[in-house]
Amino acid sequence: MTQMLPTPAQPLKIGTRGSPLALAQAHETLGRIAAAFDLPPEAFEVVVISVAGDRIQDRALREVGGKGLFTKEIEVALSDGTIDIAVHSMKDMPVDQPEGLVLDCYLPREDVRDAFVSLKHGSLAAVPEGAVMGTSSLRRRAQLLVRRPDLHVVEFRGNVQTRLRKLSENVAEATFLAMAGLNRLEMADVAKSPIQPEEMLPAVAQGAIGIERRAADSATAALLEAIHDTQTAQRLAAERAFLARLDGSCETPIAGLAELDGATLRLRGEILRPDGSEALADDRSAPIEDGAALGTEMAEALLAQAGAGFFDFKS
Ligand SMILES: NCc1[nH]cc(CCC(=O)O)c1CC(=O)O
Repeated sequence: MTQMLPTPAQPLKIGTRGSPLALAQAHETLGRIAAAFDLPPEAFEVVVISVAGDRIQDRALREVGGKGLFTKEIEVALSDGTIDIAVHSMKDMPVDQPEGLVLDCYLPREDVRDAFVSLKHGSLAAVPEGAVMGTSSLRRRAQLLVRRPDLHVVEFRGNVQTRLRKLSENVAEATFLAMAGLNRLEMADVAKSPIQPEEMLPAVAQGAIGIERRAADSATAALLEAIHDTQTAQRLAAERAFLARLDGSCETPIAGLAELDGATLRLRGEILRPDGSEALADDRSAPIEDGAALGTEMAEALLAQAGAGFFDFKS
């Protein structure tokens, strides 16, 4: 069987958001496919697609609603053939894809940890009582308030560059960013300290890039198979099953991390009340192939412990 490879005349169209991080991720994907098949850069076209989540900058996203805010327009372009693949931060992806699209290709995962980022303080412990912290992540907000109920949290929307600018403008004393984003942007000079998962469990799928395609596009499926990372897929299977059983939207503070050790998968999960008044955590292991079942089982155990109303906002 001869493989259908993209050419400069018929390039592979790679759809992405326009933020610097999204573009870096699209170019990483491009580079990996090009290297795997020895293709020139002209065999690819990066297509920037504007999404609602990037256009809305003045309100908290949970007020606008839903996780698809960063994906809908891109998935429409993929379905209608405007693009051939879509490159996504898996952290932002809903657990289900629209009819006709599949998301089963993952690049090797980056650093999964969050980073404490501040121009003034070296760590969370050094932040003075009553200080203002910036984050728009419900998970990070709740995890922070569990540890430091004295701190105030302000909304910190925008891409990585915008959030760093807000720090320099003194809008907040410190913020949290994913190590993966800072590494992929090669922002080595940002004042940060990585936070271990024991301190702050990362978001489900943090640091993972997924590539979506049309289910019927077998030529593209063959391209993606060459750059797929199986271990990342095994870890995400457990984490995303955990998320799926819990909720699957970004309106609930949920953390989850799977790690592999030989043939064993260890899953840690955490759910929190949005005001940071309570956190429930679990830690279980199973054979790798049972990762998804482990995720579901852990979610059910935590939900049973939490009881009704656990995720409700009080204020
Ligand atoms: N929700 C925004 C988002 N989606 C993915 C990343 C970082 C990269 C990653 O986790 O893969 C970020 C920014 C951040 O959390 O700092």
